Amino acid sequence: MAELTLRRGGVEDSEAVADVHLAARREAAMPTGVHPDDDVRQWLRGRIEGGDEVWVAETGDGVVGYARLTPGWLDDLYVVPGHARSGVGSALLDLVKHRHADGFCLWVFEMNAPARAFYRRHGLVELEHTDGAANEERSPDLRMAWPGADPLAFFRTLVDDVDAQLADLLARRAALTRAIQPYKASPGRDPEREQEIAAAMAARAPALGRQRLARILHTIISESLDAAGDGPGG
Ligand SMILES: O=C(O)C(=O)C[C@]1(C(=O)O)C=C[C@@H](O)C=C1
Repeated sequence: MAELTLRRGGVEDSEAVADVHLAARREAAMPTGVHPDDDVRQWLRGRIEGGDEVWVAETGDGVVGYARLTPGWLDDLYVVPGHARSGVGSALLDLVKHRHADGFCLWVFEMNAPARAFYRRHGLVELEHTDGAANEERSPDLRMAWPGADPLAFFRTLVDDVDAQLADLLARRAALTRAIQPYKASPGRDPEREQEIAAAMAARAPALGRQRLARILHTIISESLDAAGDGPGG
């Protein structure tokens, strides 16, 4: 490999960074971008101006790769096709691990098998998959994580984040279970309705499966009805 230099990138690099981004995305196993190239250039420039941390990889050919970081995240890691599989991506990723020593997450498209294999080879683990409804390309993706120097502490912070959301959802759901009861002709459980709900949940969370979700739902409803009767307890 020709000599490779990694250095901090600035706004003056934004055109070169955008060139790398657009060239790499055209060749990668990724869905077609949904924004015109000029919009991508302007957006990247804005991100760099706004303080995202950018590192560029340079050879005699100029900027051939870059990484863009935000707190806790690796947002972009792209290498131009002509320099793929030559160590540029690995060098950038090693630098990112150094900058995010406590661990970080990233999103990768499910279809991007080469990128997933690259990250797995470098010690990242695959977390949740999504159906892509939340990304602009509407393409299934997944979160990957590098758990850093203290993996237990890192994963516990992710667990705490999700549990905070889960607690809010459980409170919302329990309030609905309570609110609906006076409107029922015959009070009590409705197994058919619970099966319908479990099936709908399984369509969103296939990794858990309908039967397991039915058991989880059963417990949630039991505890919600209990809380509606007794107020907070447990
Ligand atoms: O839909 C109902 O009939 C409800 O009482 C609500 C609810 C729920 O919380 O979703 C609770 C108990 C029933 O077994 C089924 C569903």
